[in-house]
Amino acid sequence: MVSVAIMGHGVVGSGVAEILLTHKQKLFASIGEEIYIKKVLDLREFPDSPIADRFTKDFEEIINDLEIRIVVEVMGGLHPAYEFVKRCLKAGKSVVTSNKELVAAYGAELLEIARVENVNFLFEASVGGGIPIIRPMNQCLVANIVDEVAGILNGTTNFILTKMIEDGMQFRDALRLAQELGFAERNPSADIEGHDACRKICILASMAFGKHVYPDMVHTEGITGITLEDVKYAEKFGCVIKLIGRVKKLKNGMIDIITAPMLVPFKSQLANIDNEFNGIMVRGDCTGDVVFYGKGAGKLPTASAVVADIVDCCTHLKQRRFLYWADGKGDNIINVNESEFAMYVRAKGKDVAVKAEALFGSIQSINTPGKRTAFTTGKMPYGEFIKKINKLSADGVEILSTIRIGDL
Ligand SMILES: NC(=O)C1=CN([C@@H]2O[C@H](COP(=O)(O)OP(=O)(O)OC[C@H]3O[C@@H](n4cnc5c(N)ncnc54)[C@H](OP(=O)(O)O)[C@@H]3O)[C@@H](O)[C@H]2O)C=CC1
Ligand SMILES: N[C@@H](CC=O)C(=O)O
Repeated sequence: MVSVAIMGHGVVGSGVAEILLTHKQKLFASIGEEIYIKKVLDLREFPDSPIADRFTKDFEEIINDLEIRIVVEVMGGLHPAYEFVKRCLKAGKSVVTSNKELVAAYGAELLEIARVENVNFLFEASVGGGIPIIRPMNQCLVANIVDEVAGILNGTTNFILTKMIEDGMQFRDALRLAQELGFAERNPSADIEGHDACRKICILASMAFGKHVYPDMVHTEGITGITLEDVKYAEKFGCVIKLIGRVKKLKNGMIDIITAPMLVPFKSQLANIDNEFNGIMVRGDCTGDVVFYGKGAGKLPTASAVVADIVDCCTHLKQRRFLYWADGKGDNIINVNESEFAMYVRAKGKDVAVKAEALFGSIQSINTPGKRTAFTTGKMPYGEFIKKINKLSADGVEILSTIRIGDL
């Protein structure tokens, strides 16, 4: 029997307990031992739970219990999650977490502690919810040098954009529904401002390129500025708008990393990924493109990934799984102004297309009612685009929105 503790009994934590209880026989058959939930830490009472007698509000009961070999952190947030996880690893307990904020902020440090203590620190559920991505990248694709990782990494924003596009739903109503369904973060601004997707691309970039990428090193934009008008024009340009996290290796060895809404061409594999589903493309030098698709948020999909990590820990109690990256200073990341993109612009004024063509060269434009014009430019460094768009604005054109076009 392997005793585990679960810290947090919210959306994900209750799903983990449910799977461990309802799939007990199946899991026993796969590892030859029972996974026993010895303690559940939460601030609230759960009198109706079948394991109500195992709840505690005191972390010391978990850390001091020598029978507990694996601790699952599904509380979320940085504190006290960081302190609890660090203490668990230092006490020789393996830790499984779904907390991407924690991994993106302290991953290098916690992986180093796990290495020193010869225990496991696993976080499959931290990216892509129920989609296997950490283990496949770390194991199945290990023979590859990764050239690029790009994807729809946030279920809540993808759900909101889908509801806006397909049902004409207002942004706020779609967000409320995502919250009710358990997809959103406790503070949903992490979803809609792009921070959650940024944390996830940071984790994938750290793993792919071997040096920790911290979220504050990455240019991040969310979806709050996206309007139904942009959605309609994007469609006319043969694209759909998605929040994308992307990291690319450049020829000089530097990486180009960003989180931002992008126009995604209909022909891209990421264009038809809707609702809370995520899609992640990993481009390896041997495999070419490999695409992972599935539910990126929600109770049971996320808990499924957590339980897979628990099983991995159970079968490697005396052996560390090789998952590691070094700390990073951001000196391998290019400035956002050097990053090259074709751009979509929606603007208002007289002779917008003529003025834009004079600045940007060949453009594709669509005239819309009320002296509004939408146009797309060719690829250029973002800094150059900003200079030109400022000139267009100085020439009496009101810039209503600008969105990158992803070559995805
Ligand atoms: N929901 C999802 O689809 C996904 C979530 N994640 C991540 O998983 C983690 C958990 O998410 P989720 O389950 O949705 O969050 P919830 O807010 O639903 O659950 C968190 C639970 O932890 C409890 N908790 C928080 N702080 C403490 C503490 N100091 N001591 C004891 N209990 C505490 C909360 O109690 P109380 O409510 O009383 O504060 C709550 O019951 C987050 O990091 C999230 O980003 C990852 C992938 C998908
Ligand atoms: N809030 C997150 C939950 C999963 O990571 C999301 O919407 O993707």
